[in-house]
Amino acid sequence: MTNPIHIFSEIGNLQTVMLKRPADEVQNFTPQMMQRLLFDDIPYLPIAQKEHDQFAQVLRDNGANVLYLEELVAEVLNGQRPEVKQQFVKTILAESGHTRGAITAALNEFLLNMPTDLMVAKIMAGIRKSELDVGAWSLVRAAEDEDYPYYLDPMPNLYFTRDPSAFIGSGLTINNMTFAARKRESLFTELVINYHPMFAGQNIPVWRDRNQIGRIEGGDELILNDHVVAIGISERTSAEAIEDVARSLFAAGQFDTVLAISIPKTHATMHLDTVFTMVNHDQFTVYPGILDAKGDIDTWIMHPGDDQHDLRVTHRTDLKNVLKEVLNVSELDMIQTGGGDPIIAGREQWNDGSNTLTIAPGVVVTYDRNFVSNQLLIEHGIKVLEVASSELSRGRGGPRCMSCPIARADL
Ligand SMILES: NC(=[NH2+])NCCC[C@H](N)C(=O)O
Repeated sequence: MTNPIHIFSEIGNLQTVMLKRPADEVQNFTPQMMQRLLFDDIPYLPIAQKEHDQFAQVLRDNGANVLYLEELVAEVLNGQRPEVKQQFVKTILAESGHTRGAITAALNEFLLNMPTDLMVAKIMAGIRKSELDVGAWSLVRAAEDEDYPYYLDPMPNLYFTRDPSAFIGSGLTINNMTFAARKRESLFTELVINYHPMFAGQNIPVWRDRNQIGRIEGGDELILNDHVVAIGISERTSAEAIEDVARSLFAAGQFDTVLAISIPKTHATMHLDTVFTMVNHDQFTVYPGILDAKGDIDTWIMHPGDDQHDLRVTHRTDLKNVLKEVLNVSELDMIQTGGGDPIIAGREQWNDGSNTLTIAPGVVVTYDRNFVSNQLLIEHGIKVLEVASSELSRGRGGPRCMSCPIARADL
């Protein structure tokens, strides 16, 4: 086997991509839990799955090999080494707040007695207190947070596979996520990279792992070409983490430019890819709300440094010119979400109108509901493949968020 990871652009033909089919985790919560779980509504699961299957089929029909996170995880845990499974369950329980005592022991036994694929689904879907027999003697169970229904919270955001890790060049970042609702998600990627036969033993570079302080999420990590990466400074990604990634990419001699772009720190604009994506060699989508009245936005260009400073950093605000320079193109087409109309732009950005997944230069997958932005893309010469989005969009993520590319063809 050779290293299967190859991501040197945002737009090269999509060859291998990892998805997660939405399952019980997207319906195992109440309105009271919604905000904490980073959802704005509760999807109707059968339709969400149908929409997701259609999304996967569009990717396959266009030449991509679609892998499912839940299957990769189950393949690892079904593998030769039982201690890997035991250790994984121990870690998941610990990161869910269960490190010792009767409840931890009962959870451990409950999970390890299940067939592996059901166990994986269960960990993702959450474990209700009512599912477990801990025995009447647990004071913790009787007295602590008695009314809260879960021992393990569901992980509804798992179908946004973009965020817990990001494949860059021939390696990846395994991300320290911002909110408790998503922190455990990157344990799955870590497991797959360390133990799945597709990746194990191949010295895959991890540019930054989940144990580092300073948060980062894949929705902020955009690979513009084989020497430029753009990373959002956002609600989810700290400047500190961006410096770390820049240092390790530069040290490995992969990529020589990292753009740090500062976007509003709000739920609607949580990641750079909710407001800015690359759709062709010289075309981007952009949500005008991120630019100030003069059309400016804080951007820092980072290059490898010299003997005194390991990074060379320049501050700019004219993003369009910066992109032209680093991408070495004379003209750049910035296509505005919603055509610039403030009502339509706001509405379509909220439903991920800027969150296009580019599967070949000038070919994108988008949500059908963003009909104004989609029409505009078509008018700008982009081929738009629409997928149904009534339920999937309730989790506040679009086609780019729902996909984690592992390999793309070179341009
Ligand atoms: N790459 C993205 N834009 N992902 C969107 C993730 C949405 C998810 N509900 C969250 O808040 O984390």
